[in-house]
Parts: sequence; C-alpha cells; structure tokens
Amino acid sequence: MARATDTPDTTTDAAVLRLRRVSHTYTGRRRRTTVLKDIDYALERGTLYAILGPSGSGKTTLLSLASGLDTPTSGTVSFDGRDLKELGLGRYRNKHAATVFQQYNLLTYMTALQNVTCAMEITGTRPTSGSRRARALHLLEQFGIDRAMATRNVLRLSGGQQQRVAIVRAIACDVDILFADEPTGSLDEDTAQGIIDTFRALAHDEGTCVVVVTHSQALAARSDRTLVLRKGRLTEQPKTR
Ligand SMILES: Nc1ncnc2c1ncn2[C@@H]1O[C@H](COP(=O)(O)OP(=O)(O)OP(=O)(O)O)[C@@H](O)[C@H]1O
Repeated sequence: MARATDTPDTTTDAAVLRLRRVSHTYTGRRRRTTVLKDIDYALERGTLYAILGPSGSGKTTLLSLASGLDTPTSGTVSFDGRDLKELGLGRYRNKHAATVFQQYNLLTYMTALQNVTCAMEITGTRPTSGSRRARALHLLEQFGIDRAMATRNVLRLSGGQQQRVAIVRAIACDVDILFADEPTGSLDEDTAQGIIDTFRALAHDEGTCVVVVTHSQALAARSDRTLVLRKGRLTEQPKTR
C-alpha cells in the first residue's frame, strides 16, 4: 500500500509513479529555501489523490517534479520503475502524463478545439471511434463549450471557460497520470462537481492515476486518498468515512 511516511517506502505493483527521498530547494541570490524534504511516496493507478496544504507549502513544486517539468534537488522520481531522467522528461510529459496548469497554459494562438486535438496528436491518442476532432468537440460540449465557442480563439473565452478547455485538453489524452493544479478554482459549484465526477470516473473506470492539488475540502472528501503537505513533509490524512 502506498504510504507517506518518513520511513523507507515499499514497492507495490500498482505503483505508477514513485518519489524516493525527494527534496527540493530554490536558490535565490540571498537565500536558499528548502520546500520539500525527503518525500517518499508511491502513486498508484486507478486512484484519485487530493493534495492539500497551506499556501506556499510546496504543492505546485511537488506537482512540477511529479509531472516532469522540473527535477528534484535530490532524490528520484520514477515512472513504471524508470527514473524520469533516464526515460526523458519530454518523453514522459508527451506520452505518459497530462497536466492541467493553475494558469491553464493554453496555446493562445489556437482555438479551444485546436488546443485539444493538438494535445491528442502529441500524446498519440486515437479515439476508439470517430476522429480526434469529433471526440474533442464531444468532450468540449460535455463541459459546456459548444461548437461556436470551441472554434473561437481561446483568448475570447471567459476564465472559467478557459479552465474547462484546459481540463478537456488533459482528459482527452490517453495517458497514465493526470495532474491538475487547482482545477476548479474559477468554476461554480455544479461545474466543479462535474469535474470531480469526471476525475473519479477516469481513475475508477480507466485506471488512470489522477492527482489534484486543491484547497477544496469538498474535492478532497471525494478523493480516494488525501495527502497533506506541510513544512516540506507529505503525510496521508486518514479517511473518516
Ligand atoms: N521558482 C522559484 N524560485 C524561488 N522560490 C520559489 C519558486 N517557486 C516557488 N517558490 C517558493 O517555494 C514555496 C512553495 O511554492 P509553491 O508554489 O510550490 O506552493 P503552493 O503550495 O503551490 O502555494 P499556493 O497554494 O499558494 O499555490 C513558496 O515559498 C514559493 O515562494
């Protein structure tokens, strides 16, 4: 079973991503800030994780290391038993992981539809039936982005609509792990619940490992496992239900 403790971790077959003794320090001109300290954790397939923690506790930093955007100052991150550095960060990001960024990071010279189909092409995602375009339009529609909005430049959509496009872009891709940094921040309660339902279905029906950074207790309550980052350490919060 995956654990978040200071003791050595144990390998499990279900582990898709493993962090071993991961520490991370930002070095500025005047001082060094150690944000993560000796984190050992194994993330499993088919599981929805919520990561909670006070502002500035290092949640986004942890996500950037786990999603292959950055490498830890010390320790290793491995996907299916292979160190990301050996696998190649670009290859890992393109083929195995999708990320919903806090600032959306949509390609601003494209339409919503192009953002989604472009990500599907990069990850080599082929729908079981129909074209990528048809699949993308269908998913966008499910998240309230109709054809007129889907074919409009993304900068001409509202913040909440852009956030939904960013979510669709990630869920449209056939990947092993989906990371999402505050994915429901700009959304109303009903839409946020719909996103959580989608994440749960991805984990439970498709076997994806879904990792969501959030300040939302409602989202955390519906996750399978809740992790808390505080003072550089990651601990698992027992489920009360
Ligand atoms: N590139 C950087 N250089 C220096 N310090 C950084 C850098 N990125 C983040 N930090 C610092 O690292 C700490 C953790 O930041 P991080 O963004 O990971 O926290 P967070 O838990 O995601 O915060 P929030 O909930 O507010 O989004 C903060 O003190 C932040 O100022």
